[in-house]
Amino acid sequence: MTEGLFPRERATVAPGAVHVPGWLPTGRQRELVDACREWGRGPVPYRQTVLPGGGVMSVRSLCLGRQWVPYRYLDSVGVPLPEWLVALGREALVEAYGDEAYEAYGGGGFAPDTALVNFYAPGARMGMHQDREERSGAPVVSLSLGDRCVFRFGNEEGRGRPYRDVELASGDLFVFGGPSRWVHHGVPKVWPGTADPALGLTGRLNITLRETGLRDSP
Ligand SMILES: O=C(O)CCC(=O)C(=O)O
Ligand SMILES: [Fe+2]
Repeated sequence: MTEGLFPRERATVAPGAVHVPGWLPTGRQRELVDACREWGRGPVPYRQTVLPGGGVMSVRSLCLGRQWVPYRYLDSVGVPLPEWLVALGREALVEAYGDEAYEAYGGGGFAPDTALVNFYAPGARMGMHQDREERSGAPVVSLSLGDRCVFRFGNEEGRGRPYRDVELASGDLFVFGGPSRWVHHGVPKVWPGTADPALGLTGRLNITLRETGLRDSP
């Protein structure tokens, strides 16, 4: 009801964790949605990940660049990570951290070699977890498209409180690095039908760019 009435403001959610609402202009969002669709037509489709305990994740995911499986990276590339997406990731870090903190948080030579693309159909969510298969301490860059969601940003110690809930909407940038790099986070709720119909996306997409720090090139 209140959407659009109050400007959503840029916020440092925790040291090294920055939320920039509406960072991607509409045209750029559309291009990204188109790209996500195109990647899904490629050799590796979006799939629900089966966890070692037998659980099945409700999101459908795809990897660009080095491939992630729970809970490690393989020495293989499914679909290459496009250079334009790497460049967008670098722009995102400059936007989030500015000049000062940029290098301090490992942004100086940000060289992501993988991107996880997650698709949330209605009802999908993601439990609290750490992005911890990377050996690099470089920040994680997250871009959201489509439906709004609750992004829960917690603490390093465990999956529970304290945490902060942040609403992520289409075009939002969220970066977590430095002291926030190993914080547990998750998506407990996506609000169905909240995407701008002009975007042509039913559901929510999230792209995270990461530097694995694994040296042997796949
Ligand atoms: O969908 C999101 O906003 C978060 C995704 C995430 O945490 C992940 O892919 O590891
Ligand atoms: Fe994550």
